[in-house]
Amino acid sequence: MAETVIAVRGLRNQFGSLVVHDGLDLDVHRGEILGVVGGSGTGKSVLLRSIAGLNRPAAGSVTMLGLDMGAASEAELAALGQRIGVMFQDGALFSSLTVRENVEVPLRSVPGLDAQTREALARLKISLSGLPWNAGDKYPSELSGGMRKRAGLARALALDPEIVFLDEPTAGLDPIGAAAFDALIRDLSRNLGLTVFLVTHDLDTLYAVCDRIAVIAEKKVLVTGTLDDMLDVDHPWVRDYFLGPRGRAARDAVESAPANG
Ligand SMILES: Nc1ncnc2c1ncn2[C@@H]1O[C@H](COP(=O)(O)OP(=O)(O)OP(=O)(O)O)[C@@H](O)[C@H]1O
Repeated sequence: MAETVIAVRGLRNQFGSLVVHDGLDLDVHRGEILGVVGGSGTGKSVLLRSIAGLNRPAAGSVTMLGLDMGAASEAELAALGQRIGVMFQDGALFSSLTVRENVEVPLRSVPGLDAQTREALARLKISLSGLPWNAGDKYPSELSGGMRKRAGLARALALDPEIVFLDEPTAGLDPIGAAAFDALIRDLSRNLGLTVFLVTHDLDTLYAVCDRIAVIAEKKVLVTGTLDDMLDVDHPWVRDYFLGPRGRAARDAVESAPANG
């Protein structure tokens, strides 16, 4: 059975009187690409943030890579932080730093890395993310949206994480750019054994890369399973999403595409 690298139990997230999650349970397995979907405002980003340790839950537990995050010391959380990477929706790059300097930011937390090694590692991650060799010397404002996302991914990969969290990685990309980004995520996951927690609205991404889907609705993970499983779920949002015109188009596109190994 697959190893569970993230176990969320009874999670509650709340902002004032707004309860976003209540009694939410979720398991993420090592090496899988889990797609997290749900209507706007159902709390996908809040879930990502609370698992990645950026948002303290009101109740419940998150155990990541064996560490109960609610009971962990600052030092344990810092060590855990070195084993994960987060890519935010807009890349969240520092505008006053070049791409290379942005990617070096997480590397600065590693003791004993000299400047030359840091630079070499940053350039490696930049090329791994499919950016041209000279992109490292550019500022975020000089890049296209797709390149900025790749730079955000390079930074998320800086510390060779075991788990990466991606918040709507293809939002705002044209279909060709989005498909290229999907392929990059799939290749990186397969080649590096990465576990990927991927929040998305993009049905094409679900079909192209995800091993399993988790649907957020009614403040919980309503259902998890494969895309085929989703087609049998009797819930209005799940039906509309997966069996509506866009869902059908995404499925047809996969079924008519030549198989790739
Ligand atoms: N820091 C915060 N303070 C107050 N409310 C917040 C905060 N962060 C999120 N919320 C609220 O929590 C709810 C869930 O937000 P979240 O961004 O997680 O939704 P989402 O499912 O990712 O939405 P979308 O698909 O539109 O990106 C929203 O109502 C949002 O306004």
